[in-house]
Amino acid sequence: MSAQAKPAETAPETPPPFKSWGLSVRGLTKHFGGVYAINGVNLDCKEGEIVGLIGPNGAGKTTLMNIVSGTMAPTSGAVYLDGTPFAPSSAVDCAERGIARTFQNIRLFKRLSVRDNIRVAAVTRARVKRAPIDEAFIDELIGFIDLGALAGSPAGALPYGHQRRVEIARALALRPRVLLLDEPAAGMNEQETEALTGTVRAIRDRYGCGIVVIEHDLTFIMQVSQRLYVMHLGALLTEGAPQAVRHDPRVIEIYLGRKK
Ligand SMILES: Nc1ncnc2c1ncn2[C@@H]1O[C@H](COP(=O)(O)OP(=O)(O)OP(=O)(O)O)[C@@H](O)[C@H]1O
Repeated sequence: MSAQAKPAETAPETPPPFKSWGLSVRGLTKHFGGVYAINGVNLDCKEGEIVGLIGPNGAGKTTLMNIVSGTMAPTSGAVYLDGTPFAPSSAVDCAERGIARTFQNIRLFKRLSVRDNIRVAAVTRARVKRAPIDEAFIDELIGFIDLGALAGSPAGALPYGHQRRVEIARALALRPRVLLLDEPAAGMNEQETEALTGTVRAIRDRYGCGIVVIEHDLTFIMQVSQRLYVMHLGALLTEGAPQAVRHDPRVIEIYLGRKK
């Protein structure tokens, strides 16, 4: 575990959240006792945008995602949807507002079938929207992740890469406006990771959501992201087009551990 940045003496400048459709966080800070897991972070993800979030271990990426997805409250700062602040208080609250996520360590119901795993989220969506369960959309998602032949199989019996796809489909069953993917390529082989790039783009194109991806696999994140944020010791180090970020000497030094 690395030492964390101390809070800034003067609060970092926090530009207002954009007013168009999408997610913004402004001045987001979380400390655990003396440890600043994140400190004054700003981030935007607009409709149809794929945004990458990278940084060394302990940079604060998952803490940020935990706050946005309602599993952790911030110490200070705010989360906005369409420019309006909201305090994500639970996963169901987030689902209602259109935020869904996957987890670093896959959290499927291993004994339930692929279809039932996705259906669980479809049921949540139906409850919060007081609408019927969209069985046709469940079928569409099973087709989208190309697991039609395995729809009745227990999720826990599937290869790892397949399980990741089921988890993504389960998140999509909430019909999110913003999808948060926490290390979706972790544990995948090269072929699966390559396919995942196509899947993430296809999600954006087909379902129109904004997507925030945390990932340590640099090749994957450079390929898939339209914009990239880099965190280090709880703070935002830089943000920009992947190619520009890749050649930023500060990023090379802190993230890749060497100077150019
Ligand atoms: N519940 C907690 N209690 C105390 N410290 C925590 C807690 N959660 C996170 N931290 C600390 O906050 C910092 C940021 O952790 P976080 O998991 O957000 O980083 P990360 O960038 O996601 O790392 P990784 O890439 O290893 O997943 C770390 O120093 C971590 O030890």
